[in-house]
Amino acid sequence: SHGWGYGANNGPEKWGEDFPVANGPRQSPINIVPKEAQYDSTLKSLKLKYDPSNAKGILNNGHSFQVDYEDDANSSILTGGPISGTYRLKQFHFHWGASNDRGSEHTVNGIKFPCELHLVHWNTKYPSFGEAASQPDGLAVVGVFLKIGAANPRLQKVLDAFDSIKTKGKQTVFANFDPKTLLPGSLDFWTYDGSLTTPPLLESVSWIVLKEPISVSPVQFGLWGQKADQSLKT
Ligand SMILES: NS(=O)(=O)c1c(F)cccc1F
Ligand SMILES: [Zn+2]
Repeated sequence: SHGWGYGANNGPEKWGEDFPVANGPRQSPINIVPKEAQYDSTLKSLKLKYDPSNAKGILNNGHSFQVDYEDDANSSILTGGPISGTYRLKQFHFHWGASNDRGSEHTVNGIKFPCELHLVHWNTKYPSFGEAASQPDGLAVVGVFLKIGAANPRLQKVLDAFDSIKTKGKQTVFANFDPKTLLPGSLDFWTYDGSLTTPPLLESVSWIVLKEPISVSPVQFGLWGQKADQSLKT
């Protein structure tokens, strides 16, 4: 079938035809308006503990680049923040656009960043990611904005891997990587209950969007665009 994407005929405006939850009450992404956010003193600080040896591979799934992690033990986990219990890291991936004035999914005061990193975790009260993904408290995704600025050496290993997975469906080994190195200095966050931002758009995500962006240099990000099949994003 034609399958969902980001084109005129299969893009976000059409996703509701195959995925009616697109018209649901807790759809992501949203525009974050910091002045309207309420401070919640009951929220805990975020705790991320990742084991670099859990990194398995990097895949071009036709919509993004995704780095997959071993998730059969509590070795790479997220706790604290708005969630209760323990959520395991499953994968991280990126969203970007064809130009630097767009690309991120969430916006802040209506502003799009050139890229957004998502670290995807699932609630260990469920037996698997697949099971958790259909539960209202099943997933917790940490979102990190990328802005164009200083070169980011910690991203380089990921960017270098793009070379060998230029087409949809390609994957390659990606070992020994701690995604905590990608996070900004501050773990201050906004949080809300939302959904997957692409089909199947399941309303199972506790979103944890970090306030501080990380940087990527124009050269680093330029290569990104060339390496990724531009049909990935408009
Ligand atoms: N982008 S996102 O993080 O909400 C996301 C996932 F984590 C997994 C599947 C689809 C999807 F859209
Ligand atoms: Zn995502």
